Amino acid sequence: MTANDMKLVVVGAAGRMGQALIRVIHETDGVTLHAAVQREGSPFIGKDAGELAGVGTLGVPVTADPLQAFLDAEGVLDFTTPATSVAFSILAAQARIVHVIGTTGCSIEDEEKFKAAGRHARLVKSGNMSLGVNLLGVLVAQAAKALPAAGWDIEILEMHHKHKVDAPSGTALLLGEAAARGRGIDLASQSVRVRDGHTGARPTGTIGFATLRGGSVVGDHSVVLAGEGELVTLSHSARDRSIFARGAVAAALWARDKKPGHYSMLDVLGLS
Ligand SMILES: NC(=O)C1=CN([C@@H]2O[C@H](COP(=O)(O)OP(=O)(O)OC[C@H]3O[C@@H](n4cnc5c(N)ncnc54)[C@H](OP(=O)(O)O)[C@@H]3O)[C@@H](O)[C@H]2O)C=CC1
Ligand SMILES: O=C(O)C1=N[C@H](C(=O)O)C[C@H](O)C1
Repeated sequence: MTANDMKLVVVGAAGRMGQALIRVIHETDGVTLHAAVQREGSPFIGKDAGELAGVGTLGVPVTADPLQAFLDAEGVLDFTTPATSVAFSILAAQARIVHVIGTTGCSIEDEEKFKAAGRHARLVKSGNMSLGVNLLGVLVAQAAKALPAAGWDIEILEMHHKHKVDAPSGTALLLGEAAARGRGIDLASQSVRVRDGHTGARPTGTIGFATLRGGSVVGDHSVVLAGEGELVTLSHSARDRSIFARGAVAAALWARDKKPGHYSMLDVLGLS
């Protein structure tokens, strides 16, 4: 640890992503774990964050006091729940620090609140923080632009572990947005998110979603462009949560000297 290390707070520290973030911060030069936050009443309060994440004692006890945790911090890494991320975005804006949000399943109203927080905080938000998925999004936009809607149907498939609570995944929606951008259409009005019963034939130009849940799958996504007699499939398979954690830490370091604003991983990775 050096004096210039970026001081990061992990909120939701005991979660699947919280633990991955603590491990990645521990092994990354230029960042240090400043505080680790769990909700009031969590059985992990007072436990050492390093012990929790399996990297040995770090001398950072998990706290339920975000105000104290944000004091002197430079960035917050937040993979929690939509309501929690909205609440922390207000605190991060007040503290004028970096807020990296990986939380998915956020509503349009939540997104408006994040936009407002970005007037004071340096907020980076993405449904997927990995380099691979963000590159995939660029390729999907190109493919959707190159293959005309009249002959090529776009379907997005995703599979995640059985504990995931939101659908379609943030990544599936990110890929849908990329496809819609390539086609020059509005995703919200052109997407088919559920099919059941007598659905009728597929409306031309729509973007379909299909969701699978089971076991311990970290996150698999495929974008299928289905033509007459041929299929193009672009896919990504996440094997380890460290890919998201490394992306989140890179986002915090990137945002450290930026102006307040609402940024995406495409900005961080230079793919925008
Ligand atoms: N953008 C990306 O690259 C990725 C995004 N995600 C997203 O991140 C989110 C979290 O995923 P995951 O780690 O698997 O989920 P978990 O349920 O394992 O972790 C969430 C953690 O947040 C904690 N938490 C909830 N509310 C609060 C609060 N008010 N204050 C402090 N801590 C709180 C939970 O505590 P408790 O258990 O006590 O409720 C839990 O420890 C999901 O939305 C997921 O989709 C996941 C991976 C990658
Ligand atoms: O909940 C998860 O686990 C994941 N969530 C993100 C999403 O909704 O796409 C990213 C990743 O696929 C894992």
